[in-house]
Amino acid sequence: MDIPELRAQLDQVDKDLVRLAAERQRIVAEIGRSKRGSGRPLRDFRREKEVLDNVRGHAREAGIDPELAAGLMQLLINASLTRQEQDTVRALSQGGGRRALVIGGSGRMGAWFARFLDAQGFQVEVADPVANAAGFAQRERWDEGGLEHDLIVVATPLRAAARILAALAEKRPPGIVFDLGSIKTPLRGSLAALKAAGVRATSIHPLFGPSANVLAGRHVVLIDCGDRAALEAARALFASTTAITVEMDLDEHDRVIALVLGLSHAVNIAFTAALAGSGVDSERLKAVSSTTFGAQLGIAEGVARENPHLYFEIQSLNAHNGPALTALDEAVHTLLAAVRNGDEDSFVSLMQQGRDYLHAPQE
Ligand SMILES: O=C(O)C(=O)C[C@]1(C(=O)O)C=C[C@@H](O)C=C1
Repeated sequence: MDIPELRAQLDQVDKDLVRLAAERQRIVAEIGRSKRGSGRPLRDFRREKEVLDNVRGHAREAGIDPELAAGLMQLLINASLTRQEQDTVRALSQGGGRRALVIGGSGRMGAWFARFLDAQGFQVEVADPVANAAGFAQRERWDEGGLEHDLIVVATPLRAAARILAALAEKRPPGIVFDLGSIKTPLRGSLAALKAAGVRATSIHPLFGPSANVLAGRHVVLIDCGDRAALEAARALFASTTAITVEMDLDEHDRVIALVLGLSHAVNIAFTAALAGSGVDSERLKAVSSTTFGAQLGIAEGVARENPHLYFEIQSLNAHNGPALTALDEAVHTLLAAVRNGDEDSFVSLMQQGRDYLHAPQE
């Protein structure tokens, strides 16, 4: 058979694969409906493992790499979770026509939140000088117009959020108010002012970017600012999703975030800066990419694409970032000294320390 004929056969196989994926999605949507009816959680880790084990078995029988089959199936399961979650958010319609104002709703995270609330049946209004792409009702300035919304979400950069929350404390809106800030210390005074003014305020931090379409396995931190009911109302917004909510206080949040965001961003920014300073073209390096380099480069590219002003806020406005960056600096110096001095023991003990910390046995 010649290549055009073989390609025609492949085209047919691809068509069948897509048709089967669509059939799978249809069944998955039905399972989602049934789970909603019986109040069962959407995600079933045990079943996912069973599905992956099954396809690995089928792959072995068919003589193909089990990990190829498992990888394909993992993509399909992710698609299932997205579909079931989106259907459920719509079906439960928690918003029920209640009104929400998203301040900064044309920004990337603000726009994500506005769409998320809209999907839940909220009547969304955006306050932003920049036009919103989704066609929500809009005002340019948040403080020009009524604030009688059931929910006010402050989704602006941190310094503006601190100002807006403080101004909201003076205006005392009747609804629930929360911010989405990545760092909470700069908001401490404003959040306290809201509490003192009797505003139903809380603070949340969704630990995912605006491109997230499924919340499975994603975390949302909830911070109690003295009003449990406000915190529970914020938590309820995620009840129809598979996101995992975690409660912590404001200080613990910033301590942990200095490592989770601050340190991981810093490592990637430094990694890319070192590559850029090497004088070797990135395309040349990609051509000889190793497993570790490829994975690291993928993360570094994601970081490089992010908003540098937001990333600067995350580095500079969190008091806990100083110790985290100092620890990074010290680790690099220890590594450098070990390599320069030919000190294998100290190099090995640095790696051993990491292995113990991560409970990762040596391969
Ligand atoms: O079997 C289910 O309960 C499903 O919802 C289907 C499915 C899948 O795609 O196979 C999707 C999500 C669950 O976490 C487990 C499995």
